[in-house]
Amino acid sequence: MIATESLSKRFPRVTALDRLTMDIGPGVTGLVGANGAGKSTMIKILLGLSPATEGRAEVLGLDVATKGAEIRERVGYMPEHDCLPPDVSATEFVVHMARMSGLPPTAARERTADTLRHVGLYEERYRPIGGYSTGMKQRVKLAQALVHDPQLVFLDEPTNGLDPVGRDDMLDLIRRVHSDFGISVLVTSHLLGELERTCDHVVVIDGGKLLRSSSTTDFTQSTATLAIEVTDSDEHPDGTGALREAFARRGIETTTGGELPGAGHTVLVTAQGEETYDIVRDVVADLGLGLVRMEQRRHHIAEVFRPAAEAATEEPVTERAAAWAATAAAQQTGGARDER
Ligand SMILES: Nc1ncnc2c1ncn2[C@@H]1O[C@H](COP(=O)(O)OP(=O)(O)OP(=O)(O)O)[C@@H](O)[C@H]1O
Repeated sequence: MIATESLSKRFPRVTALDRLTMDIGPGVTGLVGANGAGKSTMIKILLGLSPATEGRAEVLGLDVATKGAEIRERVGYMPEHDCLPPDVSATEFVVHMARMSGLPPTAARERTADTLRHVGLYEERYRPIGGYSTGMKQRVKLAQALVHDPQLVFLDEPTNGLDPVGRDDMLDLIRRVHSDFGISVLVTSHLLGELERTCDHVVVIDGGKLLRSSSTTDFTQSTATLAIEVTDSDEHPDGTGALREAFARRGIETTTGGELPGAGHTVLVTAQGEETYDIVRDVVADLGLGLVRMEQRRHHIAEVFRPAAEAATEEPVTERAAAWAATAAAQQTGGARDER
C-alpha cells in the first residue's frame, strides 16, 4: 500500500523526516509518534501535497513525486485540524466533496447518504456543521474521506478532542472501515495504547526517525512474561515468597505484579521459551503449592518503550521518546498493567 525509501523532509530549522524507510501492507496501520514527530508531514508527502527533500515514496504503486493527482483520486484524507465550513450541512458538504472527487450528482447524493449513515450521522446531517459537537465534526471529516470509495484512507489524529466514549466509538468505526468495506487505513495518533486494539500493524516514529515497525501482536508479544499465582501451604505460609526464592535458587529472576490489588501475589517471570513452563510446573510441584494461574502476560505497546523512559538521559531522540512513552503510559492508567 505504502513504501518509502530513505524519505527525508527538511524545513529550514527542523528535520521533520529523517531517512525513513518503511513498507506498509493492506489492513489498518497506526503511525504513532509524539507531537512534532513528523506524522502529518509524512501524510502530506504521501498525498503528493508536499515534496520530499530526499528519498522516494510510493502509494498504491504510484510515485508521490509525479502522481499526486492519481493518488488523491484513490486515497481519502481526514485532516487533523478543524477545516469544516460552519454554514453548510454535513450532507451539502459531503456531496460537494464527492462531486469534487468526480462522482456524478446522483451517485454523489447516494454515496453521501450511505456514508453519513455509516459514520453514525442521521437527522442532524441536515443541520449546519457550525452547531455540531467535536465528535460529530470528526464523523463528517471521516465521511468526506470515505465518500468516493477510496482504496486507502489517511486519518490524521481522528480521536483528537474526543472524550473516552467518543474515542472508543471512533476507533470502532475505523476498524469497520476496513472490515466492512475492505478499505485500508493509515491512522496517526500520539497515543500508543489507543491504536493497539485497532491496528494490525504499528509504525512508531520519533523526531522523524523510524523507531519500530511491526505487527501489533509482535509488539505486544515480544516482551511477554509469565504471570504465576500460587496458593500458600502449611509448610509455606507465604507461597509467593517461597516461589520467588525457589526461582532465585535456580538463577531465574522474578518480579512481582506491580501495585494493583492482588498483584503482590503474582510472580512475573520472563518466558525464555517452552522450557520456562516446565520449570514453573516443577518448581511449584516441588514446593507442594497449588498453581492458581500461569498465563502469558501480554504487554501494552507503551510498556515496550518503558526502558527508554527510565534511561532518559541520552540523545535527544531518546529523551523525547521517553517523555512521550511516560505520557502514553500515564494516559492508560488503570488499563496499562492489566493482565489479560
Ligand atoms: N511548513 C512547515 N514549516 C516549518 N516547520 C514545519 C512545517 N510543517 C511541520 N514543521 C515541523 O516539522 C516537525 C514535524 O511536524 P508534523 O506536523 O509532521 O508532526 P506531527 O507528528 O504530525 O505532530 P502533531 O501531531 O503535533 O501535528 C515539527 O517540528 C514541525 O514544527
